[in-house]
Amino acid sequence: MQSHDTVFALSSGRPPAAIAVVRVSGPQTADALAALIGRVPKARHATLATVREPASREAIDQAVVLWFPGPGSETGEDTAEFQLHGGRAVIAAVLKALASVPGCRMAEPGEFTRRAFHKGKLDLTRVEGLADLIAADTDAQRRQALSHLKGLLGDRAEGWRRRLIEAQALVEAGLDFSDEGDVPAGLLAPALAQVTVLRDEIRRALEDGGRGERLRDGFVVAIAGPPNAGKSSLLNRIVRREAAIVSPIPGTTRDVVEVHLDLRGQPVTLLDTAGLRDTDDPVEQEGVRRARERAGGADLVLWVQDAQDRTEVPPEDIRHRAWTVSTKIDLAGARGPAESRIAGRQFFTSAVTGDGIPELLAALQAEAEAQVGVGEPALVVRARHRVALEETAAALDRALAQRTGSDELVAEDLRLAARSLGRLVGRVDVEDILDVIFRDFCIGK
Ligand SMILES: Nc1nc2c(ncn2[C@@H]2O[C@H](COP(=O)(O)OP(=O)(O)OP(=O)(O)O)[C@@H](O)[C@H]2O)c(=O)[nH]1
Ligand SMILES: [K+]
Ligand SMILES: [Mg+2]
Repeated sequence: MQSHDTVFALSSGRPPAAIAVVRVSGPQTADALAALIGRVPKARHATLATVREPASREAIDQAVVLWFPGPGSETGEDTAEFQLHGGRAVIAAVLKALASVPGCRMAEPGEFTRRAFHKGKLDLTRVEGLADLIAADTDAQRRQALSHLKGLLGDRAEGWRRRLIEAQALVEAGLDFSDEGDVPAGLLAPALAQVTVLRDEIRRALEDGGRGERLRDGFVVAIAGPPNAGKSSLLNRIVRREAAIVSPIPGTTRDVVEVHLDLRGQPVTLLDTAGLRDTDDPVEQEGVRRARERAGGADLVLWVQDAQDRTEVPPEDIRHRAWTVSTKIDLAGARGPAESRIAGRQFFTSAVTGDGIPELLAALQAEAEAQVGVGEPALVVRARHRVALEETAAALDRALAQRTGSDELVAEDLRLAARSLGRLVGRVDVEDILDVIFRDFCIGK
């Protein structure tokens, strides 16, 4: 990927649509404007123009065109935006016209953002925030993503890194002045005091119960239980469509059926699974294996049982995360007493009448809020963040434990800690991380 190229792409959604946005970024952007509309319009003003095929001068479309000269643009390079009529033929003709301009080519997925990163417009955590903002399904996810795009973690990590480098400078200055490799206590003590405060702040940020990652991924609820208990019927009733096959035959569900819910802003992934039982059917066995695996990894399990036959208890490994849902209460008549062998909450539902479903959904929303958290957005929202901050804190722990040992080792651990923070914001070791992050970007972003 050569950044002296000029790149272009359709940045808006699938055509046909009322409007399509084609973006251009790179040093030949002004040439491209001249070739397609015969001039470079006034910077940052919407200009109505006829877009023409450069060779034949045939009109392709009437468009609103914007010119953003670098470095004050989104990518930091010269950029332009064509707001076209969103037909497939219009878009194809404009992309073809741009490709005919020397030095211009189609952008790779995420290339605009990648250029913004290389020009220092966004640190890595902001790039991730942008990706999450585009992927956000619910309000709570959108808020978290936007706070990261605005630098919630990036700015904090930069601040930590700056303070760490100051402490490191104090220790290294002391090393330079001492003959025997020992820093005078007058320099070391304030440096280590700073490091202690820093280490505690980072540890506090890590002690968030994983709520940022959980919000990003969605709160996962698995429906599990004996065959024919009414698991798939419950799922269908909740999502108000026939997402899973229901039948009177036990062992109907084999594959895990996954649906996404937005419970007042809380993203919840609901999984329907195969009924748990011993079976000789190899396909059903695989279904049961998958059911156990997904229930084992879920944040919460709805243990579903027929209200008339409440004998099965959840397997040991999920019992502490299970709520019981007794189904088919339209058949069962009077509700039985709460099952005392199973800890946790109890619900009584009917997939036929819908009784008990609103109560169950309200409780799920409250639980998702409790486990994901509403208030303050989390600093740590990806495994990558957690790893980098844990490495930083561990290096600081080592530096502090060196107190009585060699000051050169203290300096080295501080350097390693600063490096982990540098990796978090994308200042060091960046290329391998970039490929992973941009793999998930769409073309035109
Ligand atoms: N009357 C009544 N019947 C129900 C209710 N829920 C499920 N059923 C019936 O119970 C049978 C089994 O329902 P399913 O939803 O397939 O049960 P399941 O737990 O998904 O079954 P497997 O996937 O085979 O483990 C079907 O005949 C459903 O129509 C309910 O609330 N009331
Ligand atoms: K069934
Ligand atoms: Mg089923």
